[in-house]
Amino acid sequence: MTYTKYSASGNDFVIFHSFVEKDFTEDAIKLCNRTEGIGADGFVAVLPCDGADFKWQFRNSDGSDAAMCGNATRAVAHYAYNNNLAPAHMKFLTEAGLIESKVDGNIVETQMTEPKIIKEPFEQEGFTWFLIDTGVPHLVALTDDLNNYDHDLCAKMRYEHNANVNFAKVENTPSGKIIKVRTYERGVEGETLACGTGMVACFLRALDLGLVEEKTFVYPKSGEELTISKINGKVYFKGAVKKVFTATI
Ligand SMILES: N[C@@H](CCC[C@H](N)C(=O)O)C(=O)O
Repeated sequence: MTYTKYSASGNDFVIFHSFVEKDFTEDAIKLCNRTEGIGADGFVAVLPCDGADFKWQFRNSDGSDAAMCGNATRAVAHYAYNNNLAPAHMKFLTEAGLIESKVDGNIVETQMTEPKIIKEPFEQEGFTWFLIDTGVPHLVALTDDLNNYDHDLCAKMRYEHNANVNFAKVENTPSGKIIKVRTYERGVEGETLACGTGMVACFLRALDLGLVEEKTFVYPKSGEELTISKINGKVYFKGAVKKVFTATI
């Protein structure tokens, strides 16, 4: 089988396509293993689909299912276009619904799913939390110091609320307000270098509080730059992706 490893702002994925549909959970666990496999945060199987350019089966590195993954949508769009599986402006089916992505060289933009607030802001562990579904559930807390990221606190919040956990810091720069984000991801059970749906959740929280503009640069732990915009109520997530290698195993 031939697999391609991608990095989308530091969130890494093993991607392959198949014309045969099955449950790829075991493959995902083996291939995402960082010691004995290719190593990745997530796995995507690209599969044929009536009514869309393709559909995907997404798994986190521990094999758990997730309805959506913002960074993987950008990586898979680049993969599908470059393997002649889809045009540059494509539509594909995820468990969270139909996703539209546009590929322009190594820059890929995805129109995200409609966000849904799960719970009004609440206090816990000394932070004010905001719980929103941006394709998958995310907790967001604003902080002044991202160095205070606390793994055990994130793990506690993750299990209690069955959500990914984000800390976000809004900073002033000469070119405007930016957001820096750190995310603990479900299914990886630790911090990843980036999480697309998490960055979108942080952007929406900051926008809601009037702290940022409708088009904002967002920086995950990897330090890569992403642009998130809200235009006519729709949310767009844009940035570079990198094909790391292709391997036949
Ligand atoms: N890294 C992803 C989110 C992947 C799913 C998440 N770990 C979950 O299980 O909810 C992104 O870029 O959005």
